[in-house]
Amino acid sequence: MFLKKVYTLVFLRNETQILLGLKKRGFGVNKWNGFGGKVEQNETIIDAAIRELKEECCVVVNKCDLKNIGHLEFTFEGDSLLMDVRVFSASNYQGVPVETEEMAPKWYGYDEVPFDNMWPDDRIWFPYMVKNKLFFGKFHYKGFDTILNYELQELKSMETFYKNKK
Ligand SMILES: COc1nc(N)nc2c1ncn2[C@H]1C[C@H](O)[C@@H](COP(=O)(O)OP(=O)(O)OP(=O)(O)O)O1
Repeated sequence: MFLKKVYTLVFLRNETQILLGLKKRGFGVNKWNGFGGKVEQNETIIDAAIRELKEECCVVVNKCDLKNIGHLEFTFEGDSLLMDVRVFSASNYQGVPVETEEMAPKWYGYDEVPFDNMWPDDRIWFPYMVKNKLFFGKFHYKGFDTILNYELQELKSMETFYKNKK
């Protein structure tokens, strides 16, 4: 039996580049990732995605510009937590990404994404995001470096996925 917690993960992208942030503290410290965190009580998932992006790199995005592109689930051997991560992409936003106490942002070309300094699962599902495919992935880790097993599938629609999800 897992204890599920919902998280957001937002990627700002354009045709040639993706914005990553180097996590400066907490979970995933020293790894490059998108911007996001826990959804708080009485907060919608979209509102959490907008809040975390602003807190972590000072960029403001409108609800209508955030596209839900994937759903990821992470579990860790010997831990009852299930991280339910809603992945979003946006190409319209206001402001210039700046470094905060939590993240140091940097634009990367799609062929220079620093997978060696990212979560190991990213190497597996990033190609779906880059090709604009919707995806669902489940990854079970031993520690933070080893994926013991995973499933990954392309989705036709996020709405249908959530409608059918138990
Ligand atoms: C395990 O594999 C993961 N891969 C990827 N790509 N991203 C992950 C993985 N596990 C978690 N994440 C993402 C999900 C969230 O965006 C962050 C974690 O959020 P965090 O714990 O930093 O949440 P906050 O609410 O910001 O936490 P604090 O306020 O307590 O710092 O990583």
